[in-house]
Amino acid sequence: MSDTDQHALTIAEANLPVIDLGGLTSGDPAQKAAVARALGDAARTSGFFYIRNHGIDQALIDAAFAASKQFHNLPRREKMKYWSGFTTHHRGYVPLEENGSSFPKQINFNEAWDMSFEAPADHPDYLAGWRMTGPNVWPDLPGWKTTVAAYYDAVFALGLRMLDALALELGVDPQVLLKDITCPTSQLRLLRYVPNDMPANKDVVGIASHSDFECFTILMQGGPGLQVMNADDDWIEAPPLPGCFVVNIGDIFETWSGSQFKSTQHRVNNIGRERYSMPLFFGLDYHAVVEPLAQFRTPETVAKYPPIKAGEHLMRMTVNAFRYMADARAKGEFSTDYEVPEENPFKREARVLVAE
Ligand SMILES: O=C(O)CCC(=O)C(=O)O
Ligand SMILES: [Fe+2]
Repeated sequence: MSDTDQHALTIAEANLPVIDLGGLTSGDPAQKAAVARALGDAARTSGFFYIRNHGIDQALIDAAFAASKQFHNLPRREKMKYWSGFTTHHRGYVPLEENGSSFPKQINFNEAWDMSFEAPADHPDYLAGWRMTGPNVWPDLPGWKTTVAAYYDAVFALGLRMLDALALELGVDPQVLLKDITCPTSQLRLLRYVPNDMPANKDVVGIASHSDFECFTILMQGGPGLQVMNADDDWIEAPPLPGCFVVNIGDIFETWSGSQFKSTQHRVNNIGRERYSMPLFFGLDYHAVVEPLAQFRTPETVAKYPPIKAGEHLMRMTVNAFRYMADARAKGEFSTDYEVPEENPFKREARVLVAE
């Protein structure tokens, strides 16, 4: 990497937790509690972790990657038939040039296929528009929908198991968290990082430094490039480990836990090569109100985390992340009765730049 601002500790220098989830499905409460404790420790310290023995077949993961490649290998004119800008709930193909309102001054070198929890066409939030809720669109490729929907369902179910374990760790009734997951804005992105000859620096990246806006993210990576910030606010490389997902805590869990869990900053360097990855952002219903859970309410946490609607937080962070959305809003095609800040209030800066 040429630019010092993109440097990070290597995985050998940093101690990244790899958590075996086998105990969650063992039926043994003691084993489940041990996994929950390990997840909680990781969420409090490194803020991100790998999971293994998660119950998702490697064959399904491979098939989902193959489906992503199959779509992204289509000619651009085919892909543009499914342009996300044709929808008001952000579904389908997101080309490179949609990335950020500063494009091309700042480039996130990725394109994506975006889908989410399947909501019916008569869902009030779909009819209202610009709420990330509604029916998925699918490319006209035989078997594609079956594969990608199966992957979505499997990772979503894994998310439910992890939510249950994290509730146990926090001493919270899981129902308190689950009641807001009926038709969530839990998006799956099939990302392709686009090959290019540009230098790697903070304006020319795979994806710029950010935290995720939901409860947590379950990410499958097809190649190196990801860096995450640990609890000491140092950058660490997080390369793919065979058979493992990477999980990072998002803004909602940081809020719920009253700052005990850290919503982890992360970024993908521009390595110039093609790279595939598949994050599933495990979120809540659009209208769910997010604030510190009752047992974690103190004057400090209440002041730090005023109540927000999960979907509004997602929208206010997304509106300027995609050009078609920013354009639609500028043209008055939808109005926001929530504030759209320049920066995510959950953003953290690195403590030090790691010297070359
Ligand atoms: O591609 C990756 O490894 C990470 C992607 C990511 O952070 C995101 O889409 O929010
Ligand atoms: Fe992310």
